[in-house]
Amino acid sequence: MKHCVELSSICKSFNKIKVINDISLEIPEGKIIGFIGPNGSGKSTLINIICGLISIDGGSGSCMGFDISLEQAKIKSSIGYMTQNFTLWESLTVIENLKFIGTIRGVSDVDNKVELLMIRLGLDRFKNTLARHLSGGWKQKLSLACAIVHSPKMLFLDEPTASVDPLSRKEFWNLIYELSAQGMTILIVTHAIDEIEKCDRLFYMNKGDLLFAGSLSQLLQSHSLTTILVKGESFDEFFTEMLRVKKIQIVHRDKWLSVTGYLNIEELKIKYPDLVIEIITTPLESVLYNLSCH
Ligand SMILES: Nc1ncnc2c1ncn2[C@@H]1O[C@H](COP(=O)(O)OP(=O)(O)OP(=O)(O)O)[C@@H](O)[C@H]1O
Repeated sequence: MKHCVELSSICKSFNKIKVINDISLEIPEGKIIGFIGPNGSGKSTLINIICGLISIDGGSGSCMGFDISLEQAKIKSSIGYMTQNFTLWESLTVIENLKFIGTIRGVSDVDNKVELLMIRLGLDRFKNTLARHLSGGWKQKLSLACAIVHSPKMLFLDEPTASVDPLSRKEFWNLIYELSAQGMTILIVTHAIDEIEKCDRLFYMNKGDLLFAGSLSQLLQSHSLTTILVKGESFDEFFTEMLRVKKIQIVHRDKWLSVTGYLNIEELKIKYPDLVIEIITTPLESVLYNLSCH
């Protein structure tokens, strides 16, 4: 499998505070990659490093085959970048925004390419509308169009759906799948559980460390957390005991209880023989919560 990003022992500090701590990783080509982790864990900083936007203090790396410390201009011309702020020229129309960015990006036959892109993303019906008059969802699509007008091989999306409605999010993800099917590598920063579940590969960061790299199923299996559903006669007694146990998550719903933690099921079965204890897949939220406690 070819890699479009390779990082080796990357370190970065701001004002003597370590923000990226000895991170090495490889990103396979053509996949949808999720960068996840709590606020302030270093996701955006690492992405900016990969894109050649900020310098590193130690380590080495490449993006699209170009050195992140020496060939920043080449990296910038071969990638697309979209942030949650949808950086658009508000007083230009949709078509003017696209042609402007396309021209800056050195796109040949820009008029034709912009027309095709607008049709592909459904933006053609708003081509003469000022960007500031677009709804949040359409601003997001225009921002995506601007990020891919030069047909990059890799696209970076930093929380692109944080401020749009569920339907726009769904449509946005259909476009992501379409771009991915055409061979584009997509790296997305997100906090949304449903979006994390859509990624082919995940990188979980916490306090500047890379704590996990792998698929969703590997992430779910990587923690020996257990989730059980419990119901039965001694339910109240069991519930009271669970409330006293530290580091477990409890969801109480009328006649049943869901408990996630490092549980000794055999012991519980002996202590509460009448309870029906069903082991279910640990929810992703629980695994992420557990990782963030490291
Ligand atoms: N230019 C900067 N100067 C000083 N500190 C910075 C700078 N950029 C980021 N930081 C600090 O680096 C740490 C990591 O920030 P970063 O934005 O990379 O995290 P993040 O995981 O992307 O967070 P979020 O999910 O909130 O966007 C934070 O403590 C942040 O305050």
